[in-house]
Amino acid sequence: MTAAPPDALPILVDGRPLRIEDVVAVARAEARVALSRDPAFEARINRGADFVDRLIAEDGVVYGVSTGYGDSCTVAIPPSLVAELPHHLYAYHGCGLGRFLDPQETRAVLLVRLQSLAQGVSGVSLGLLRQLEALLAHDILPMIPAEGSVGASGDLTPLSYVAAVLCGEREVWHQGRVMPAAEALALHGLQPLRLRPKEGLAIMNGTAVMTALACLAWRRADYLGRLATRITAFNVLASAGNAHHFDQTLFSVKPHKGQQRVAARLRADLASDRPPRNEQRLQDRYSLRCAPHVVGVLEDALPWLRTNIEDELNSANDNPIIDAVEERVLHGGHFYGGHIAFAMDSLKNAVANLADLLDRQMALVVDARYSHGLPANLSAARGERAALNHGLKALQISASAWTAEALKLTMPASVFSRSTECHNQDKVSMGTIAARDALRIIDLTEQVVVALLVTARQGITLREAVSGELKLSPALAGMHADLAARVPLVVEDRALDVELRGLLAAVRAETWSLYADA
Ligand SMILES: N[C@@H](Cc1ccc(O)cc1)C(=O)O
Repeated sequence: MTAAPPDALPILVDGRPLRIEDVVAVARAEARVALSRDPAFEARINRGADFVDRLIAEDGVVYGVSTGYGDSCTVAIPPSLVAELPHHLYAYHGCGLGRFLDPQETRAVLLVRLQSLAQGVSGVSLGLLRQLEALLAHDILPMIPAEGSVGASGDLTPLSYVAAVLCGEREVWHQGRVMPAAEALALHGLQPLRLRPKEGLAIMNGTAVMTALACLAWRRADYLGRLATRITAFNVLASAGNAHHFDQTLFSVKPHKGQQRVAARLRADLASDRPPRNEQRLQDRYSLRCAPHVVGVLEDALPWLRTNIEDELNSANDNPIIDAVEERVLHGGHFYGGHIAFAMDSLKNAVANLADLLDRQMALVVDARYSHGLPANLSAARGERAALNHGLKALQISASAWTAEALKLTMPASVFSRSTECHNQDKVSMGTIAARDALRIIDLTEQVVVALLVTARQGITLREAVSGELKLSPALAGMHADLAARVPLVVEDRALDVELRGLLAAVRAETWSLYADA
C-alpha cells in the first residue's frame, strides 16, 4: 500500500475534532491530510511557540525546556546546552523493541499526534506541524517499534522514532523499502528539523500510539460484531434452529439498545415474524439463543468506546500545557492513557467473547449429535468416500485454538501498573499494551470468523441437501452465493489455508456490507 492518491478527499486538521473514521481513512490511504492554512489557526500555533521562547528568555527555567526530564526535573541545564536537550530526549528513548508498527498503524500515529499538537496548547512551532503533515503527504513512515511504552508519560519510546525521523534520523518505510530518514526527506526536498526547546517533549509526551491503535481496533471490532451476527443467522438456519429466539416482543422487555439492534438484525436475516403459540423445538443452545446477549455487549459498548477514543484523539495529551493566552505553563498528567487502557481492555473482552460464541456455534454445527441432521464434520462426501473424508474437522480444532489464544489475552493490561522512572511515573496506564492486545485478539477473532464463513458456506448447502431449499432472505442469499464463489464446497479433503487467507483479506477489506440500520 502507498500514499493516498493526490485527488483523495482531504481531512482538514485545524484543531477541530476528528472522528475514528478520519483516522481509519488516513491509515488506509483513502484520504490525505491537509493542515489548515487559515491565518487565525497559524497565529494560534505560533503564539504558543513564541510564548515558550519568551518565557525561557525572561524566566530562565521552564520544566523540560531548561531542566532534565521527569524525575530529573531538579537538574538545571546550562543555557548553552538547552538547545541540545530535545535531541537528547529522543536519543535516549531510542530503545524500542518488538515488531514495527505496520504502514496503516504508522499513518494513524502521525495523524493522531498532529491532531493533538494542532490543539495549539503544546508550545510547538508551525514548522513542526508542517513537517508531520509532509511525512503523511509523502508517506514517509517512521519505523516505530511497538514495545517499550508504559502508556503514561504517553508513548515516549515509540514516539521517539517519530521525533527522530522529523529530524532526519533513524529509519523510515518509504517507497516499498526501509531507508534512512535523511534520504527519504531529501528525496522530497524536506529539511530535517532542529527542534525548538519544548518540541521533543511535545512530540513524545503523549498517547498517540495507543490512540491510533485504538481507532483501528474500534473499526475492526465494529465490523466483527456485524459479521458475528450474520454468521449466527447462517448457523441458525444450517442447524434448523429456532428463529423466534430473537422475537421483537421478547427483546422489548430487555432494554439494552445494542442488544435489541442485534436481535433486530437477526430477525431481518432470518425473515422471521411472529412465533407460533408453541414451538416444535423449544430452545436452542446458548451459543445460538443468547447470541444477541453476547454480540450485544460489544454493540452497546461501541458508542462509549468511541466517545473515550475520540475524546483522547481530540485532546492535548501532553505536558506541560502551554496557555499562551493567559501566559501560563500548566503542569499536569495529560499523557496518562487511562481511558484508552480501559477502553482497550474492555474491547478485548467483548471481542474475544465473539470468538468464543462463534467457536461454540461451530462446535454444534459440525457435530452430528447437535446439528439436527447435518453430516458429521459438515463433510459433503457421500457413499463409500464418506468414510475417507473428514470435512471441517481440523478447521474446528483450529478455530478452538484461535479462540483459546484470544481468550487468554483478555487479561487486563491496565491492572499491571508498575512504578517506574525513579518513582516519578509511579502509576502508569499500560494503554499501549492493552491496545496491542486488542489488535491481536481482533486478528485471532477474524481467523475464527473466516472458519465460520467456511462453515456457513458448507452448512447452508448441506442443510438444503438434507431438508430441501431454504427460503433465504436476499441478504443471506447474496452473501452465501458470494461465499460459495470464493470457497468451493468441501467434498474431498483439501488444504483450506489459501482460501482462508483470501477470506481474511476480504474481512479486513470489509467486503460484505452488513446491516444499514446503524
Ligand atoms: N512525562 C514526564 C516527562 C518525562 C519525559 C521523558 C522521560 O524519560 C521521563 C519523563 C512528565 O511530563 O512529567
